[in-house]
Amino acid sequence: MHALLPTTTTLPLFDVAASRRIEARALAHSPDLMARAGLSIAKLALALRRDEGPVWVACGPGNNGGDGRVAAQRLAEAGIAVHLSHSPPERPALVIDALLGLGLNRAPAPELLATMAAMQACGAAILAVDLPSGLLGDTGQPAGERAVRADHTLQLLTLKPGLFTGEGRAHGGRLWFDDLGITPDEAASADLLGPAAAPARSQTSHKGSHGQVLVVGGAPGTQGAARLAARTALACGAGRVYVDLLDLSADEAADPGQPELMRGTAAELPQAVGVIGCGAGAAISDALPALLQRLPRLVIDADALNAIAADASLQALLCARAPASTLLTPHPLEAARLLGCDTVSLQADRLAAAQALAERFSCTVVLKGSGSVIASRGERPAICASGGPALATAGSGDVLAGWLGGLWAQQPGAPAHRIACAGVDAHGRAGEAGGVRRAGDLISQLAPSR
Ligand SMILES: NC(=O)C1=CN([C@@H]2O[C@H](COP(=O)(O)OP(=O)(O)OC[C@H]3O[C@@H](n4cnc5c(N)ncnc54)[C@H](O)[C@@H]3O)[C@@H](O)[C@H]2O)[C@@H](O)CC1
Repeated sequence: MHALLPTTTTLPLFDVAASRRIEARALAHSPDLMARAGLSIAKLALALRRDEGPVWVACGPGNNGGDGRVAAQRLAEAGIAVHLSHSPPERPALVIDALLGLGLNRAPAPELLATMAAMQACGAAILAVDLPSGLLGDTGQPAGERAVRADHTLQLLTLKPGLFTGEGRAHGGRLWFDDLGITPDEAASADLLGPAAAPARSQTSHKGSHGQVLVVGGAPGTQGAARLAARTALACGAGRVYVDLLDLSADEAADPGQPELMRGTAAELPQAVGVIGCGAGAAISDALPALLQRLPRLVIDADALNAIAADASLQALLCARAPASTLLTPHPLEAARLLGCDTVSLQADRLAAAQALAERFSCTVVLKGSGSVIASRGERPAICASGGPALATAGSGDVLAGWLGGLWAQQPGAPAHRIACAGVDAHGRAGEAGGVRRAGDLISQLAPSR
């Protein structure tokens, strides 16, 4: 058993159906899985309990509850006061939530909700067994009106995707893992991203070796967004970075504060990676047909996504692009517009929504938000384990788009999916901070991670 994040490698995630298959096969040769699970929970509980008070263990009707009962027995054998009940003891030192795990299949009834509320109100830290009760392991959404907000979750046997995206990240607390000595014997359902290697820079390279990025966007009043993207592509190591700011007069500098940036257009730079849409406003619509047809690799963000969502002919041009050549970076509202649904239903299953978008437009999709999801046709989806609320600030999406463009310029042969995984993870790690990380500071934080 070990703490999980941050992870230094990409880890396999298994959805509920896959976890059940793995468990069923493992039980054939290792019938003591529940004993192992209970012991692991007891060990973690011993380390986490805050004082000599009783450990409150609330067990449900299935094997999740079984794990809890074994843990209670182990704790009692170790001389710890244990309170096995659905109602709280006086001043518990820790709560073990073993009400519901993988088997959650409906909204919890009022009695269970009352126990969950009592856990939350009792003042002690909550250790959830496998999954916080009421939280769906595949999507990270509560099945009913509430799920337990745990301080710690010990995942057992497999890592479940729902703990890493959407509401799951707010419910799991600190994540721990025990594989119970079992190596999964089937392919993962999704990847939990670890860091990727930075693009190589040879001793003999020159600026022409590291590609070109063209940022198109920045309507009057929102030029900062495009400039943030361009500055980030430069910091990422792209050889040359150009900006095409909508409505900027011909004699103005690309970015007065960043002399390395140049003016350019798609017609002049047919091999550049296009980063299009940042701060673009509605004016991007007119430029989009040429951009979609002309540039071999595109990162499409913000207002360019909104324009495509509203125009079937732009959607047709998007679908006609070469495979693995286009990367969309929508936040949930933009993604909902593209899919023609509302954000609540989109957020209810972020993995499925990202995959649906990738299939519909034959693109790689980065569905941003807590636990960004990366999906592409024919690829295993990935979830970003890094990042946090410090990134919830203006400009951080522009920085991501610029970083993706910068990475892609330096790796022209890489498919969009690989670029997306590498870039999103780096962006998340750079954004792990208390408080807020301003977009400008995020760029300098990203640069050393190259
Ligand atoms: N079988 C084993 O040896 C192992 C089991 N493990 C544990 O077993 C869990 C899965 O066990 P189960 O498949 O029994 O599933 P659960 O224990 O999560 O729940 C299943 C039971 O809860 C009921 N239920 C589902 N939703 C409900 C709701 N909203 N309100 C009230 N009751 C509800 C179901 O009807 C069923 O009786 C894992 O999460 C994990 O904790 C793991 O430790 C691995 C080893």
